[in-house]
Amino acid sequence: MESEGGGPLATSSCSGATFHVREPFVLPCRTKWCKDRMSSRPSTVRVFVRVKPTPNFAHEIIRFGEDNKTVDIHIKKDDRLGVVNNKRSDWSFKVDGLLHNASQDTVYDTVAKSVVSKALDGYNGTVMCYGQTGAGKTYTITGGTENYQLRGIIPRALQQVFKEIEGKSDQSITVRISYLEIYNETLYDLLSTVPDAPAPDTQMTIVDDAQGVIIKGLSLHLASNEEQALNLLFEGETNRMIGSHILNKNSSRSHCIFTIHVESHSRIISDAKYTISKINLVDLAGSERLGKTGSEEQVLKETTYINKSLSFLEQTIIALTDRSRDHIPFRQSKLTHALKDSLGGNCNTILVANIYGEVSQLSETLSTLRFASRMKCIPAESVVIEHYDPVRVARNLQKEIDHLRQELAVRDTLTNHARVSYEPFNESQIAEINAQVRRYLDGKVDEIDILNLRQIQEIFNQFKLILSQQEKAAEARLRQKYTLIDKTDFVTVTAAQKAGLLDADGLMVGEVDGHSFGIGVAPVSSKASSSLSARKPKSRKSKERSSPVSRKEGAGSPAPAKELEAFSPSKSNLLTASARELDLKETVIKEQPEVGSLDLQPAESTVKEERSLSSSPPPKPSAFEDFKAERGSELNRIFKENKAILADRKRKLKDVTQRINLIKKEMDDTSHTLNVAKVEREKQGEYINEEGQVIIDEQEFILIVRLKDLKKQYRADYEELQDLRAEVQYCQKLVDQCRQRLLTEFEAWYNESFVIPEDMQTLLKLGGSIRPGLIPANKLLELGEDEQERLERLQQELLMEVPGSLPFHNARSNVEKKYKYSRAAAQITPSKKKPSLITSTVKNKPPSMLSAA
Ligand SMILES: Nc1ncnc2c1ncn2[C@@H]1O[C@H](COP(=O)(O)OP(=O)(O)OP(=O)(O)O)[C@@H](O)[C@H]1O
Repeated sequence: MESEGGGPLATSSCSGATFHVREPFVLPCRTKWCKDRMSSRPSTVRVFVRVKPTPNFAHEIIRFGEDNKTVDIHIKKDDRLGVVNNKRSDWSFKVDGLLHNASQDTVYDTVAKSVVSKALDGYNGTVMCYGQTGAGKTYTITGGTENYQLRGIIPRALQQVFKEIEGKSDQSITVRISYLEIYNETLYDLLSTVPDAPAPDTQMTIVDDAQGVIIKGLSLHLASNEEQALNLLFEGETNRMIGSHILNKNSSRSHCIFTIHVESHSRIISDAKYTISKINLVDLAGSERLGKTGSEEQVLKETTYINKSLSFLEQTIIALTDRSRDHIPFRQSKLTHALKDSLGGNCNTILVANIYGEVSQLSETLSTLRFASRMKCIPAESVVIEHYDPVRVARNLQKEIDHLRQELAVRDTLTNHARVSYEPFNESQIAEINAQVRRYLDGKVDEIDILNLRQIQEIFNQFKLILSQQEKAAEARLRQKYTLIDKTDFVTVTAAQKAGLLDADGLMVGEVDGHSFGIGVAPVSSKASSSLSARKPKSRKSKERSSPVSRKEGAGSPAPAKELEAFSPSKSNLLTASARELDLKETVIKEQPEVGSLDLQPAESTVKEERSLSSSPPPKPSAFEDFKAERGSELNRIFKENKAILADRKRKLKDVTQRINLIKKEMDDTSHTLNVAKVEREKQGEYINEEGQVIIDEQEFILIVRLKDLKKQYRADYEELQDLRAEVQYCQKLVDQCRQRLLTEFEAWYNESFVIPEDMQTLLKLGGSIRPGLIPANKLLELGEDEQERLERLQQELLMEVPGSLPFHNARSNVEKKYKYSRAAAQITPSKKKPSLITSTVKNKPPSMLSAA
C-alpha cells in the first residue's frame, strides 16, 4: 500500500495483529516486546471495532477487509483534514473482529459471552467501550432501554450469569452488583439510593488489595436472580449523571463501571476452596477532543476531566505495552486506578472501539483506532485465584483428626494398647510428668514408662524446662556469690587484668585453659571465713578417694587496695564486686563441657604453682577420673553402655540408608529401561489382543515385576529407616541426659568432698538423708558468710539503688538471714529412702496419671 506522500508503509504487529502505518507514525508500544510475546503466543486484550450505522458512511475513505478483521483508511489529498499529517494518508488497523451492521445479539455473542462464561469459572473479565461521544458506547454496553431486542451487554450478561448458575448444581454461586461512576475525578455510587446502601455522601477510595483493586465505600448488592440484578441496573441508570452536549444530548460525560461480583463455593462439603471473580462492564466517556465540542463552561470542565482521564488511560496503556517500564502509573487517575485489575494482567479484557464512520468524524475515528491498536498489545492472561474457606478447612482438618484417631484406636486394640490416650495433656497431667521427671532426676524412680509419642515429647519438654530452671538458678547463685566477667568485654577484662583478677591470657583464677571443658577453683584467701581457712586436710571419704586428692587451702594473693579502688561502683559495679570477692578469695569459673567427651583433661600451667598449696581442693580433671572409677562408676558404665547403643543404632541407620539408596538407584534404572522398552514397543507397533489389551514381551514383563518388588522393598526399608531415625534421636537424648547426670553427680561429690566446710557437713549430716554435696556449695557457704562480708555485699547492691535506704536494707537482710537459717534447719529432716543414682535407661512402667487416662 502506497501513500500519497510515497513513503513506505511501516508494519507493526502484536499478538497476531498487524497494523500498517506510514512513517513517521510509529506506535510507541511493542516492537521488541510484541515480537517476544508473539513467539510464546500469550493472550492479550482482544479488540473489536463496532461501527455506528449512518447513511453518510465514508465508503471512499473507510474500508473493511474481507477477513472482517482489518480497517483500512485511505484519505485522498483533497479529503485531508487539517489535523492529519500531510505525509500520512493510509492506515491499516488489524483487530480481532469487526462489528459492522451487527445486531446487539451478535455483538454480545462475539464480544461478551465467553468472558461471562469464564467469569463463572473464576476468571476476571472486562468489556469496555471506547470511542467518541455518540459513537454508540452506551448503546453497546447498556443498550436501548425501550426495546428488549435492543438491550445491550449488561442486561444480557446478567441473563447469562443466572442461566449458567442454574446449570451449575454442584456450586453455590453468589452474585453481587456494584455500579460506579467517575465524574470529574470524583467517585459516585450509582446504587447509593438502594435501601441498605451506605449513605450517599460516604467517602469512597480506591485501594489496592492482595486480591485486587477494591473501592472502599462502594455499595455491593446481593442479587438472587436476574430480575433483582436488572432492578439494580435500572436504578443505577436513573442515577447516572447526564450532561448536555451539542453532539448528543443524551450522551454521558462520565465513566461508568457496572460490576458483577461472582463468588463460587463448591457444594461438596469437603471442598474448602472457593473462587471470587469480577465482570467489569465499562462505558467510558466520549473520547473526542476539546475543540470539537464547542462546549460551554460546565461541559468544558467535564471535557477537560474526561480528556485528562482518557489521556492517562492512554499513558497507562503505553506503559503497559512497554516491557522496559517497571512502574505503571495506574494511580494517576481514578479511572486507571479503578481499572487496574482489568488492564494489569489477570483479566480477560475486551475492548470495543466504537467508531462513527462519517467524514466529519474521521480524525476521531483514527484516534479511536490507534487507541484500540495499543490496547491490543496489552497482555491479558487471566488465572483463577482460589481462596480457602477457613471454616471449612478447620472442619476438614477436624474430620481428618477424628479419622486418624479412629485408625489409632483400631491399631491399639489390635496390638493390646487400648488404654493409651492420645488427647493433648491437660495442666495437671503435665504437672504430673514434671514431677515424674524430677523424681527420676532425683533418683527416686528408676524408670519412666513410655506410652506414646506425645508423652515422650512432654517428658523431653519437662527435662528441658527443669534443666533451664536449674541453669538459671545456678547462674543466679553464682552471680550472687561471684562476679562473672564477659570475656568479650575488653575494657572490663583489661581492668580486671590490671587489678590482678585475670592473668594475661584472660583467665580467671582457677580457670582451666586450652580445653572445651574447664573446671577450676580459686584459692581460698587468708581472709576467708575461719571455718574455711582453719580447715586441715582430712581423711573423710577416703574410701571414695583412692588417689591422694585432698582438700587444700588456697593462698592467692589479694589485689592491692589501690587497684581495687579502680573498681568503684561508678566505674564498674561488677568489677567492684570482683574486688570484694577477691577479698573472699574464692572464685569459681565453670564452662560447659564439649558434648562428645567427658574426659576432663588436666590443665597445664593454668592451676598455678603458688595457688596449688597443699590445702587446695584437687584439680577437677583428676578428681573426675577418681569419681568415674568409684562413686560414679555405675553411672559411667550406663553412660558408656548408652553411648555404645547409640553408636550401634547410628551404624544401622547408615546401613539402611545405603541400602535404600541402592534400591532407589535400581528402581530408577529399571524405570528407565522400562520406558525405553515401551517407546520401542510403541514405535514398532503394539500387539493388542481381542480384549483390547496390549501384549508385552517377557523381558518387559520381568522388568515390571522387578520394579514392583523393588518398590515394595523400598517402602519396607524406608519404614525401617524412619524407625531407626526416631531410635537414634531417642538414644542421643538418653546419652545427653546421662552425661548431664554424671556431671551433676560429680559436682555434688566434689563439693561434698572438697569444698563444703566440715562444720556444715556435720550440720547437714544431722539431718540424715541429705547429701551435702547435692546442695550447691556456694549456697551452703553463704550460710557461713560473716556479718562483715554480708554487709559489704549489701552495700554494693545498695549503691546501685538508693544510697539512703541502707538502714532499711540492713534490717531486711537480718530478717532474711534468720529466715534462711530456720528454713535450712527445717529441711534437715530424716528420710526413709536413700536417694540413688540412675541405674537404667527408660523402661516400660506407666506414669500414674497416664494409666488413669
Ligand atoms: N449500532 C447502533 N445501532 C443503532 N443505533 C445506535 C448504534 N450506536 C449508537 N446508536 C445510537 O446513537 C446514539 C448515541 O449512542 P450512545 O449514546 O450509545 O453514544 P455514546 O458513545 O454512549 O455517547 P456518550 O459518549 O455521550 O456516552 C443513541 O441514540 C443510540 O441509540
